[in-house]
Amino acid sequence: MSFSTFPTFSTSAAHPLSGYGWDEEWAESFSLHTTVGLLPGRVVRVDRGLCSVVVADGDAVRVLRADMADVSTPDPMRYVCTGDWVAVDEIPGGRPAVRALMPRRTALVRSTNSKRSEAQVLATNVDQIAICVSLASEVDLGRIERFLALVASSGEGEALLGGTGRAAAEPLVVLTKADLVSDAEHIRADVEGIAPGVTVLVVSAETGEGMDVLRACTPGSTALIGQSGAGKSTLTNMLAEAEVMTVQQTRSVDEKGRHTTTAREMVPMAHGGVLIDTPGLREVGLFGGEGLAQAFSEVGELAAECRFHNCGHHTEPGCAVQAALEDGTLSQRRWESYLKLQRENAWIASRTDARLAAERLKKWKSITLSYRNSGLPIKR
Ligand SMILES: Nc1nc2c(ncn2[C@@H]2O[C@H](COP(=O)(O)OP(=O)(O)OP(=O)(O)O)[C@@H](O)[C@H]2O)c(=O)[nH]1
Ligand SMILES: [Zn+2]
Repeated sequence: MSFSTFPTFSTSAAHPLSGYGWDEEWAESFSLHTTVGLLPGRVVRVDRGLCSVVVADGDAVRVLRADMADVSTPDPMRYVCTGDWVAVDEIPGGRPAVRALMPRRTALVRSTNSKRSEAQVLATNVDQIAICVSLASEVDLGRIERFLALVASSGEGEALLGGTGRAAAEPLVVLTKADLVSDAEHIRADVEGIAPGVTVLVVSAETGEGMDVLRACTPGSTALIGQSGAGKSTLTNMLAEAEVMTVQQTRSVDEKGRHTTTAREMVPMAHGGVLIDTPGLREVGLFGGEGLAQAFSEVGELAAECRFHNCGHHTEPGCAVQAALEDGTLSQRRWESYLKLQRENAWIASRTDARLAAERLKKWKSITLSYRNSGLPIKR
């Protein structure tokens, strides 16, 4: 199934996919695939075992529904995700097939609350990740810190599929529904206090406040994350402007009876670039990585000033962390939040390690078994 009506970005000189993030680097990584006739494309949604992939079509773009059997894997880190670049084989008379999944530049991954240590990739190849937080209810700073750590980990880890693992996506905090509160600036200051170096915006879809700044802060590819009801879909519609109709048309033709809550969808923004709207996240477990250190960079800076490099920051003499807690430069809340996330991270890492160790053992057993069957000597 294909759509010739899918919106395109009409800068005549540019590649038709440039609005979707296509650049020289992608062109280069696709060169082998394109020489054998595969189409480069970006995944705009994944559902019911198929993915919708936007590909170039002359000067415009169209969306293919492609089969993913060739790249299917039991590893959740390698599941095709909205935002992925893929090489598609357009089979005459048949369903297009994804033949390759390209290494990712960034991947937003959370741990899921299953018995095994499993991860879920939420969005890939995004330049910015906007953490949406509603001002309508009390702002939970700890939750924002957790989201920030998650975003800071988006440039590292297995989910990049051997990607270069360069910079993480840039975090943004978007405080929504400003029209419902009178002290938005006050809350913004509090949030800035826990988000060193991060842009914190105050917006309202109702009054349009802050929307221009949001547009300016979201060039390229942006993912929206946050709790259900944070106003992500509303922001998506506003940023998509005239394209919203097209998105809804696409929905009505393509996705009858789908479960909206589980889908992640990429939509083009009116001012250029694309947005990935993710469903509301109730749990946002960290998935290891260095993100925590980055989200709490000032804690790391303090720890570096402790007299002992292996300082436990409890009662050691010359502990800069304790000193900062005493004089109020570091708030107790912030410190406890850091410790809590650190414990959580360590626990996830241990689960992951245990699982990896078990998998290695299993693999080793099967290798040993095949050696036995082959009659070759087994070295112990
Ligand atoms: N007053 C006010 N209400 C808003 C604003 N933005 C969104 N809302 C309302 O907040 C509710 C939730 O907005 P959504 O955009 O559906 O929130 P969401 O984050 O996409 O929620 P999920 O799709 O469940 O993840 C809706 O009733 C919106 O109309 C705003 O700026 N001001
Ligand atoms: Zn210390």
